[in-house]
Amino acid sequence: MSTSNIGGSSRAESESRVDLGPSRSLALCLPLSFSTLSLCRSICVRPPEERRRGMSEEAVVQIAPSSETADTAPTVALGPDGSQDGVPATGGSSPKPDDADDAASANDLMGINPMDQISRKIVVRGVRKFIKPKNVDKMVSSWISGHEATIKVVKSKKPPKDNWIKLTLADESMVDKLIDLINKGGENGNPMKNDKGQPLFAKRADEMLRNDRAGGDDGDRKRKSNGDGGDTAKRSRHNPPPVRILSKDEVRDKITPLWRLSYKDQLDKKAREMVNKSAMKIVKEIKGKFRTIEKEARRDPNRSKIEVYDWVKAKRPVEMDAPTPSPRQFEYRNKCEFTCGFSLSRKNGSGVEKDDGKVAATGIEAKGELEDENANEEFVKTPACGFLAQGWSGGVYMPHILPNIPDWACGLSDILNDFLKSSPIPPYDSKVHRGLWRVFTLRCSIRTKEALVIVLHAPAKGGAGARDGGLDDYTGTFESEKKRLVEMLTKEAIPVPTRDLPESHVSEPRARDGTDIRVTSIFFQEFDGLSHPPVDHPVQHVVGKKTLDERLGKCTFQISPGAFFQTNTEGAEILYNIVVDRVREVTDNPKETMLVDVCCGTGTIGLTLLKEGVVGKLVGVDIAAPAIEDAKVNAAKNGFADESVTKFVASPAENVMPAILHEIPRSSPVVAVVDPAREGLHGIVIKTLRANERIERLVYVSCNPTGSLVKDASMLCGPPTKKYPGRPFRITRSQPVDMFPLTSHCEMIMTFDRMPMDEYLKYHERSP
Ligand SMILES: C[S@@+](CC[C@H](N)C(=O)[O-])C[C@H]1O[C@@H](n2cnc3c(N)ncnc32)[C@H](O)[C@@H]1O
Repeated sequence: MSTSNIGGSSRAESESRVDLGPSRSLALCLPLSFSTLSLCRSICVRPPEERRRGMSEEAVVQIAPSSETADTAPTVALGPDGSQDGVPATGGSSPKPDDADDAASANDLMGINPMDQISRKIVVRGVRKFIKPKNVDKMVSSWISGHEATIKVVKSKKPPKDNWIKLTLADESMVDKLIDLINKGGENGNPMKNDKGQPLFAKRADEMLRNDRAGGDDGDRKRKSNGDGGDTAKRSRHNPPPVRILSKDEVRDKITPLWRLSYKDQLDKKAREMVNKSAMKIVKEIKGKFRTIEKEARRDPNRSKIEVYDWVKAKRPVEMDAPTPSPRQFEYRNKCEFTCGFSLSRKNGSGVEKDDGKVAATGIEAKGELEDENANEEFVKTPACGFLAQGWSGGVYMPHILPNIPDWACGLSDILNDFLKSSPIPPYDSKVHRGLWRVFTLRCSIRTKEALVIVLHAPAKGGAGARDGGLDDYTGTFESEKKRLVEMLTKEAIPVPTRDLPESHVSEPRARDGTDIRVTSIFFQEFDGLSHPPVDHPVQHVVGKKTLDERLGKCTFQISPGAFFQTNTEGAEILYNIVVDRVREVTDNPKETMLVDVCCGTGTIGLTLLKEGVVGKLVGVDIAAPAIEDAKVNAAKNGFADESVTKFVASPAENVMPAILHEIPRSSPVVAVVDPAREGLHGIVIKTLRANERIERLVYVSCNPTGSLVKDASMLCGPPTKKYPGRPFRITRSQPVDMFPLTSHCEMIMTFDRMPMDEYLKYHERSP
């Protein structure tokens, strides 16, 4: 058995050190020397959470100075619409990561988890919307009055126009105490109220994050409008709705909210959203930058106003192509994460619905009725893994009913559920942090017929919540259970699952990928923390191959357990082909052209471009060391091992981009492709790309076109400033690609071309 890291950055740490080590020296042996880079043996990384904090518009009020005040914990992600357990947000913004729309599903998409240390945070709803910052401090102090010895709030965040506040406590042990105090009134039993007498409601931030993850989709899903929220929307947001078993359709509404629409309607909806929430927002942001300069010019006679660029003033400054459809509309996911918990069934043995006698939530075999009385009922709980469609307490729902999940994943979940049901060790209960089995991550290549499983578990001595009493120590049984699980997963072919899919889906030709796929790699990953392991948390290789092989276009790739890979394989081919076209359009001399592949992951985009002959040289950079190791192997696998052709650098792009660009020989034309994680590009990366005018074309692949792309595009295209100097880019093409049918996510390939100098000089007196 060996131990290795799985992908990515240690975003949870306030000051992580990336040791590039001698073997990973950044010195490139390209025609470029990259000598400056080779000096960077050890680089201090400022985690994105810290950077983002500076950008937040929310008031940040320090309550009690403490060593924890320099809190490194990222802020909270909630339901996409800010709702929690069916309680919708009412106006204003919702608690969420400081600048990410939806970090939860982002994680899934990116293979990155920016929400590592939220276990000390709570969100309190029901507070007055408009409170002066100094009174926020007083209000929070009043809540903990008399309990200062045991509860210490180190930070609070109260957005000016919202009715919630986010609190960070000095220690995790204080979280439940404060929640109890607010919701139940502690010893005096009087739940707390705001100064208008309306009740407050507190909840753990990490629980909200899990709800959001369970939701699986972000979009701008409004519960009122998607059919599931009529009654929940009316319910007081201060009383969490009672747990009840959701119907199949309700689960689908939460996880695949577009499932009721025809594929054409899904694409139309995404097309509208890309225009309204991406293109129009970008233009608005860019115009805002001109307005700011104008305001400054009014105040400062040394500064002059800049005329808004003609292309920005045009009727349609950002033309949006129709979304390119996904080759597969159903069962397209090559990666699934199933949370361990309990499935709920009614005490009388019945399950969920009576319409067709099949049960969504609690097992395929049960029958029953969905009635309102099932609210508050005591349920029978069976250990299971699947989706949390309404938070931990709401139970685990089987993937068999979800049209985006393929057969192989459901078949594997059947094996895993059999295992959990028969295991003497219980699933991990994230409310009390007891138990052991936490999350099963499944990845698969339907082309190479390989599947990789990662078993996330608490230490054998049990979850952190059990240790004080010396309870729940599983060291006696863990090793044998581990062995049994490995045997169950590898012994036989993946069983054909009994699916329970919507009619619209069954009527389509089914993919039925499953029976010929084998589990070829198993990893275990021990994690003692309360929320989710950081992406570079070590994994233990237990059985089989250490990587998964995948084929895309003309290339083959190996993927380590934690390295990012697009979750829709056929969709990724389409995506990369469009990038190929966009780069081909500007490479007159492909052999000499250098591609800078920012956030390159396992090298998929760059190597595809090399294979297609549209560029001749490639330098890729990614923060995840395992992904970069994969990229180097992948370069060799695809015939580009020569260091004068490919170079991959394991580092945060912001630390090395200036040096990488500086070292590219003047004779090489340069094209850049960026494909960042959901939070978008670091300011330094944007500044470097913008200031380096050798880059005439930049192809931006974004999985967050309504969020981070808006911010990044406006910084690339706005008038030059001290912070973002250089001739601006302008947007010349926008191509949405539907990588996630049935959900409201959409990928975007936006093409940025440098504004010609003569045009630039029309607006600016001198060249930048
Ligand atoms: C959407 S994935 C794209 C990966 C790759 N282009 C592909 O298509 O497979 C985003 C990548 O950004 C990387 N990443 C995140 N933050 C980064 C940073 N600050 N610097 C460099 N890479 C980063 C992640 O490790 C991840 O591999």
